[in-house]
Amino acid sequence: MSGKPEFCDGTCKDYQRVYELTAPTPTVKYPRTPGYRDTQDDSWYYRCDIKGAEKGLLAGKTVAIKDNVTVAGVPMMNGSKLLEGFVPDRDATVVTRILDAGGRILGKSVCEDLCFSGNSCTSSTGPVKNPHDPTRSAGGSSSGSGSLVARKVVDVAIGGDQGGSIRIPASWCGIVGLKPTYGLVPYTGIMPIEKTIDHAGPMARTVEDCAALLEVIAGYDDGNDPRQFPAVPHPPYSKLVNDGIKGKKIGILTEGFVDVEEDLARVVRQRALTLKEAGAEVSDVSLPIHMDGLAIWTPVAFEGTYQMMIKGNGHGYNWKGSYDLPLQEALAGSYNLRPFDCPLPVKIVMIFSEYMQRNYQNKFYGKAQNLVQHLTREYNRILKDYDVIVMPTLPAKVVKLPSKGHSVYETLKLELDMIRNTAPFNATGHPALSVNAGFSEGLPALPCGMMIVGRMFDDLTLLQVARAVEKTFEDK
Ligand SMILES: NC(=O)c1ccccc1
Repeated sequence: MSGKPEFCDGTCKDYQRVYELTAPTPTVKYPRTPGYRDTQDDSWYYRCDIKGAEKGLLAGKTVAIKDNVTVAGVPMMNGSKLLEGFVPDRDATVVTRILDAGGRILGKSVCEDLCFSGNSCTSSTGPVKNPHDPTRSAGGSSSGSGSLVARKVVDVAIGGDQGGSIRIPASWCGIVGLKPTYGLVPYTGIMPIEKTIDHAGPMARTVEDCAALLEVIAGYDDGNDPRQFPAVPHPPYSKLVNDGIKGKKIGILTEGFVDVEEDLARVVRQRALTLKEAGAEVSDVSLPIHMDGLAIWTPVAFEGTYQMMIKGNGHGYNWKGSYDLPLQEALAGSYNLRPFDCPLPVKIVMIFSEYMQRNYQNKFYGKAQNLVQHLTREYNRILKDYDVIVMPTLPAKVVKLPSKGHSVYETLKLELDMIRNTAPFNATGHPALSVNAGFSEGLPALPCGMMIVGRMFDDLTLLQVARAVEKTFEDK
């Protein structure tokens, strides 16, 4: 007998073998140069020029990629000092699909620090200004994507959404942004926050471009993304987006209008009513539990984020699929060496979640996930009678960018009050799209976003209704 713990011998050999084996990594298909850092435009982190295939649905279209999405060889910092200097070695699946469809990628768009903010003031590269009023927020966390699309610097962009991060900038920049059904678009190669609320999706100036980009990026990714299942339905959205909304039933969700700024509520409601002219039936519908949606989302988003994005170095355990090892390693290093570089909203998530876990273990997370099941069935129940429900995307028109040194309280309030209509659908996974419904009166005129929510995997109907909204402007 040596002093060696023999019961570990086999296990150590297994670990040694895993260390030696080569695991598959995604292949990078299109050549590129690293590009350059853009310090002129507040919405670009890095500029590049990657040309995809000659032909395809996105031929001739220019694309911005949110900087939480990997583009091999081009630096990515996800809005955070924590990741500065990181260069991914892979293309996210959505990036490969965009290039295969002929898209031309012009760079990485600025996003909020670790994507944990709905207001465009937390990125380490500085605030992103609203294209309609430079003293106001572009919305976040896909802030740069929203601004670049609205200013016509690019045709379309990729955004990410865990609580509203595609729909908030879409609403405040006056463009179209779709948070697709959970699992429709592969999240592979995008920095995770919380597996059950992570979404990626298209942002565009026109509904047709939004439909084309969705068509290109949607569909199963061969087991790489645990958010998906093999038979993800994805019809040819771009061919069907103009089929009209005759006979569709549209519900104006009463609870979605509670405590919404009066003029914003009016713009959204009136725009919804004009859809009658396109042949839709429009009526009011009530679902009281919508008022609890944000509360139900909160423990999932807080403790889930703490577990996966923070303690799990962006990945954690307990899922099959593709782990981005260089990203995992970069995060582990930064969290350990420079935890003070974490943005304020994420520090709050860490402190709060650690406290809850120590005192209540995973009780609140589990209960909230059970309530998500109930919430999902309740939305499904009214979506039997209505093809879509609509409401203002946000309770307030574009807010001012905060002045320096605003308090923790103000930060939290800004972040979380705002997302009471958007966040419930990150928890349930229903598709939710923001389209411009008009502008507020007075100067500056500010865009007012209407959110359209529909049945699981019926993203097509959302696009058709949004196209009908767009047409009510064209007809005038
Ligand atoms: N990533 C998000 O969607 C988000 C939005 C608002 C607040 C926190 C997170």
